[in-house]
Amino acid sequence: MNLSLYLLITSVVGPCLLAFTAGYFSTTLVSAYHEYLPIAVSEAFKTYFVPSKFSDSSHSSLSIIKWNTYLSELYAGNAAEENPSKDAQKNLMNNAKRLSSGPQQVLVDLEDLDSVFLDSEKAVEFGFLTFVKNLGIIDAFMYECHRASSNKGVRCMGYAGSETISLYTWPKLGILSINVLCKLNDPWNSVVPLANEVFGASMTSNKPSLLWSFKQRNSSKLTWMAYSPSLSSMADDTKSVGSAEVSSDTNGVHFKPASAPRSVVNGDILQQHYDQIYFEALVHPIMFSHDDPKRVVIIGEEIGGTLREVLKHKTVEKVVIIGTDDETFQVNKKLYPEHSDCSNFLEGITPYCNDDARVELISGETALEWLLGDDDDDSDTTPDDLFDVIIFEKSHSLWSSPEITKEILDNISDMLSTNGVLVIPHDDLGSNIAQTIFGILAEVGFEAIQRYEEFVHLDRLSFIACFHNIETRALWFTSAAELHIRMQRSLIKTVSNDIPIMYWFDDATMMTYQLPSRLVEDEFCNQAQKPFMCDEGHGFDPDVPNAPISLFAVGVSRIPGAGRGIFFQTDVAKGTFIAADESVYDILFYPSTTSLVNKMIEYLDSSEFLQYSSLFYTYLFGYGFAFEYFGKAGYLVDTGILTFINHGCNGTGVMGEGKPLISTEMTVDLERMPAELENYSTETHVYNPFIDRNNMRIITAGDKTIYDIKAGSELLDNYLRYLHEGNWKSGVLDYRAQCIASGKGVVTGYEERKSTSSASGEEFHFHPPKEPHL
Ligand SMILES: C[S@@+](CC[C@H](N)C(=O)[O-])C[C@H]1O[C@@H](n2cnc3c(N)ncnc32)[C@H](O)[C@@H]1O
Repeated sequence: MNLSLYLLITSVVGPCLLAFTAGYFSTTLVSAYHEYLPIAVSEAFKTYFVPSKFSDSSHSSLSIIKWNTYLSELYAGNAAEENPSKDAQKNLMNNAKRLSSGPQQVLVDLEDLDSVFLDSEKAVEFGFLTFVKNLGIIDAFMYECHRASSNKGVRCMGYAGSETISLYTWPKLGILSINVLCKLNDPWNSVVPLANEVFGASMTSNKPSLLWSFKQRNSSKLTWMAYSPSLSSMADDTKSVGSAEVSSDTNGVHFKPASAPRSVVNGDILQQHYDQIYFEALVHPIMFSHDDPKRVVIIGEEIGGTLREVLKHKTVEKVVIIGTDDETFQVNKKLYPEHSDCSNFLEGITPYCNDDARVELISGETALEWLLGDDDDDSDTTPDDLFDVIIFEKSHSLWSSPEITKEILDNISDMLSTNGVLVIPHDDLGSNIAQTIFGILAEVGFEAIQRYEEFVHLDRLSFIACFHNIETRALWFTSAAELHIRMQRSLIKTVSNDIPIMYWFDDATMMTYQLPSRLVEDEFCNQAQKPFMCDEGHGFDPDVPNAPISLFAVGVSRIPGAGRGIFFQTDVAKGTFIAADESVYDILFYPSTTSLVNKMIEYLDSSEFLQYSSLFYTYLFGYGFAFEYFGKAGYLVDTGILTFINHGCNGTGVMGEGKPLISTEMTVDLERMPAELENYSTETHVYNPFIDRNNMRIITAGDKTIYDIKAGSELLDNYLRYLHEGNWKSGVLDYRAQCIASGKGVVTGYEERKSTSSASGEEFHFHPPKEPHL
């Protein structure tokens, strides 16, 4: 189709932002209008709509836009007042030509479309496929269409090789948006007219708007931008309308097209991220990762949703919003009232979230200074100035170069309190950039990073939670019940009982965020230089032999005073799994449970301790082995006879994960954990989704014999493996004492106490160990 577009340069913002619009055309009202629809749409109407819908009087004013005619009329000069200068046209065409080589992105918006059409999944899907087919993409096109989250229209997305086409509808607003990433030679003249041909005819008003943008991919600057004439007064000053520009040094200029709730960001188009789910997933996991979040920063708040979610937490005393001015908030109030209105459901908060007295806005130059920090010494910063939670609403504002990112993150790290936490959306970072950012985060002092995701249909919302202090990570891993209680305590009430405080987030949802997805793990492990532990692979290697639990027996340990021990009943070759079949059945004590046991003991005097809790204490600390995975120490206890494995003094342990350890309790430095043992702790790995996801298996199972073993030998371990930074010195001293028989282990001590008390008449059942069956 040979369609000439009349192009009007409406504004120039920044180096090369050009916006185009076509004006309007007087329409023809047609009662049986579907007869005039382009094939795709009319077929869809015929197939999927109940005829009565169209005879309904409420639709009688629907009109058909003869778009092509309109455009030719415009071209012929019928809209003289909107005719751009010849120079401008020439300039425009030159630009278009220059940009038409290489990968292209075209964004087409059509406004004033029929809302019934836009709301029909089937009809939109039909139109989408027609569009794709006419674009010349016929082979191997994979796509999916579905209702957008919160029932706000239809979304289609498809791929064919490197071509990606997505389509969104906003029925209430009458908008359809198509986003094409392609290698077409001349997308200008194929995508735009085709979009118009397929969908343009369902326009309803006499003020149609074909909005479109056109840009070259892989260039750091947004070249063209969608523009809505109906909101041109706002769009005149794009920066203040949608801008969350936080640094003039970055390319992170953020424009918000006025036509629909989505953003055109640095290198990408973000659509429908403004749904409730996005804000809940961004805000609540990180807010609950701090035990008392009082002071919060939001960087680049755009439409109000992040602020609203933060204000749901009772503990909040101050919210500083960086990079957003009041004008933007006022515009957002009109555009996205549902995100800015706190009165509807939040008890005790001002009707308009932004008017809350706890909110402070920092914009313009001051925002930039805030982000980049003061180079002067920060001796005037007191602990009261620090923040508990910092939230980047969109990460594009963070990234421009490693140097600037480092400067920003370094400053942010300085602004955080000791247990401070930070969240960054991962979505709008490329994966290479994200890897660099993980490195920078570790460098500037974050001790742990968790990636988590939320999935909405085809959307993968992905976030990076960062912990200043590794111990805070224990809050990330609370049990659902613990979180439930905290939620009840720290969230404000809704005005009406019928309205839930949150629609998506709850304690069970948090459980799904605790571990990153397989996709994240693969992305991490597929790096050119394999990160630590990635080559471990998944699960038990079926080619490695296993010595099943039936090959082992319990008997009296050969170590004097050690009680029971475990013995091999047959010869077992080096490199054999030790009872892989049994080792997986561990009991897990979360750090919070462990600290409760410790606290309980503080309240008991020694006789009470003996009477009430020493059995449990012995079970947990005598048989359990600590591991620091959760930031704080949790404990695992083997449930079968493997729990009777003793510590082999002087390096006589015969089991492990690979090579024998060099460290023994007698030779190690009491002040410093040796590097070969640090590898067993996740503390040294700020970001390692492989360990995150496989940790339980790595820790509970996978031990092998490290020597060839003769039948009748005792199965001894090296307990140094289970110590962590927190208990290193005391643990080593304890093992040393046991090994020279000057001290007793927890279990031996307990059993001796019990046998004494038994002799004095107290009830006690002690079963002496059997001889092993050899
Ligand atoms: C996990 S349990 C091992 C099973 C234990 N021997 C039993 O009879 O139940 C750990 C306890 O065993 C004892 N133990 C382990 N290795 C020891 C060693 N090398 N010397 C002395 N006691 C040891 C200590 O009492 C320690 O608290």
